[in-house]
Amino acid sequence: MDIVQTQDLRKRYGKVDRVCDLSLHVPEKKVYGFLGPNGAGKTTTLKMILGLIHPSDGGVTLFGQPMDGKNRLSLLRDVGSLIESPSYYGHLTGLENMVVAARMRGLGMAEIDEALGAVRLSEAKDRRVREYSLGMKQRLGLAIAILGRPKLLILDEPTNGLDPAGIQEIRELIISLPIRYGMTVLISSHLLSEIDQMADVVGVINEGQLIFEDKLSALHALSQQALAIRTTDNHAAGELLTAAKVAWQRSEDYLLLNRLRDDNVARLSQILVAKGIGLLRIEERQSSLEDIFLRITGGAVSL
Ligand SMILES: Nc1ncnc2c1ncn2[C@@H]1O[C@H](COP(=O)(O)OP(=O)(O)OP(=O)(O)O)[C@@H](O)[C@H]1O
Repeated sequence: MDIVQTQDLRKRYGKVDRVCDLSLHVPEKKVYGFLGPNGAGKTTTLKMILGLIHPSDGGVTLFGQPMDGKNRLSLLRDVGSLIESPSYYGHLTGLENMVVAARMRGLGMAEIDEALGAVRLSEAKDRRVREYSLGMKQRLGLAIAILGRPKLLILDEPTNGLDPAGIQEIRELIISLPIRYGMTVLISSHLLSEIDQMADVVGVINEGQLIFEDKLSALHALSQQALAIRTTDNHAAGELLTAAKVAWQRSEDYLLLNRLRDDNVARLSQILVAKGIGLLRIEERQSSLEDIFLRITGGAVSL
């Protein structure tokens, strides 16, 4: 079952659709990476899923139930979230902050201890939060979000501003959540490398539109695209390809073609040899994930 589904979700600010016909499918007990450049509409989408802002059109289904004004609060009881920077009381300790959050949800010390342990803040729990490092504050935000093991966790760029060690810690925690607690995690990021290391499923948003949604492996599979050939006469080979209506481009000593079926590769080599052009190398080129991302977003992305 999909834990989150959106149906043609739309958000219009002024005259512009910032989120447009967006239909997401977040499968159960997976990490869903919601990837897109700054300003693509990630936060706006997550806020609509959390009922924090109203969609201009379309709807949100959580745990198989269409969310409406009546069931919103009961559905959101099973959702933990961290959107933008975590809110906390600096003059209180980590533990006291957790107690405040736990009380609001009717939870007790057992849940608090579990969440603090999961983010490795047990030892620092009696220190005032204003003395915490940024990474510790972020982990406290996460501890509050996972209090009581919600079925769904929604995180908006949770590693923003953290140092590499802090990023690694958060990443390991997120990956462990579906296995450890059976949680489903929906996490946004503008960093391809980050999503690549965490997600099972990826949704790519660009200018408010979902332009890709599939398993991470499917995104990788897109990468076996190019065939590189090197011949004794690349110039003549290029002309032959153009005449045969095969698209190609030059890359140093190679001609790059889209991936061809085996029988077409065989035919291509015959044509070249028949014209006296020797085939020196034929290689399958794996374009990097960055290349793919640039291609599907039309280049408008920070990596
Ligand atoms: N309340 C608002 N009023 C008007 N425009 C808004 C509002 N909130 C967001 N926007 C615009 O909607 C677009 C999408 O913003 P959003 O914050 O969802 O993007 P994002 O993908 O989360 O990017 P970032 O990573 O930079 O936060 C942006 O152009 C933003 O300026």
